[in-house]
Amino acid sequence: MDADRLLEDYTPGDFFFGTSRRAILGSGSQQVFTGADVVSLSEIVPEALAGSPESLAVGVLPFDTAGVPGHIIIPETVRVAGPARPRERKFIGAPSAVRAVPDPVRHVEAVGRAVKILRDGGLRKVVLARALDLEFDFDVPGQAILHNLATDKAGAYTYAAGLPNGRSLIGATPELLLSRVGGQVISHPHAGSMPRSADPVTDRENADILANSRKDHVEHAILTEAIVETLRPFCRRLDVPRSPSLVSTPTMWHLGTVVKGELADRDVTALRLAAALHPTPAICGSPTEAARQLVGELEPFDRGYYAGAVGWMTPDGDGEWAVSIRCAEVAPRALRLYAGGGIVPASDPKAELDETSAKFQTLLRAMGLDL
Ligand SMILES: C=C(O[C@@H]1C=C(C(=O)O)C=C[C@H]1O)C(=O)O
Repeated sequence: MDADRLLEDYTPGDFFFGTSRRAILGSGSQQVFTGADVVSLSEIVPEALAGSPESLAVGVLPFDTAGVPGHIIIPETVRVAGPARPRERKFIGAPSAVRAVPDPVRHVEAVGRAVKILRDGGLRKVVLARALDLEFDFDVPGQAILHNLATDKAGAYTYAAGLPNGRSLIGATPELLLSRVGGQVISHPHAGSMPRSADPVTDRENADILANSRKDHVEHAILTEAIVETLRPFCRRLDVPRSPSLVSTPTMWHLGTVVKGELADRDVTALRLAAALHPTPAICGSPTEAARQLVGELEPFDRGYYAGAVGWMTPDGDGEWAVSIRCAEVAPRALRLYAGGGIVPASDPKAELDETSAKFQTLLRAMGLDL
């Protein structure tokens, strides 16, 4: 079976997770775990899974559990297939209204304030996001958006997850928070960005600018350092490349570092490790608490499950958890798209606005929209 069948069968509320290796579709729910304490969730879920060795736990962690809880379910049925292949893009239709939250001028101002705070010292990095609200006169075809993201390989991890509020989070992220297979763990943090270009010369130039940008390397180093610091106590060996590599999606260039580790204790599950790592400086900042507080002060919305984690886990603790970015929260007739960027003292507010516009393209492109 390939992913086509699973993508056809997806209905809102289901869980879908597709990579270059496989696609997973989880439907219905045998058990639901909702909780603000993500670490205890990561301890309860494996106990429940022990009773259903054939099943998986799937779900989402929010950016900040102060606003919304972690939401993990054991689906009634789980189907696994091969990876999605290129297919013709499905038609979505245009929105009747589009609104930026905050408006672009306010976002530039917020980034300017963050830059000032960072330059005054205390904080090393903060990630600021903005949203795009789209309204429709018809029911939004979440299935078609997911199909387009998966078959276009819009990101290494295409996902959809039902949320406690009845909506769905749908997206395609390039960023792996954590995978565990037996004793081997991998994290692939991303920080540092430039847009792709349809013109090959500009595209290459953008990649070269990113590869040589001191600001982006600083931003990236803060992230990798935090990932390594968190994983180190869990691992008996950690393999960390000395410098990041260029990675790409159809819409963005990034700096990425593949961190590989060997667990000291095989009882530590993928979800437990994801809970320990989240929120990383890729989507929050450094130091974590001060950055989280500044995000709350400067962003005029709750992130919900954007900039959280999405993934799955087997009863023996293996699994994959991706950073839930390049996504939209999908309601019956409305969508909220999110995009953010890391701010360091050397950041330029206007360039940060452009970066978020470029990051919206993952979803807009999947919807056939040119906004
Ligand atoms: C926060 C987002 O992306 C993150 C921020 C990045 C950056 O600031 O360079 C790069 C990749 C992601 O870790 C997003 O896409 O919304």
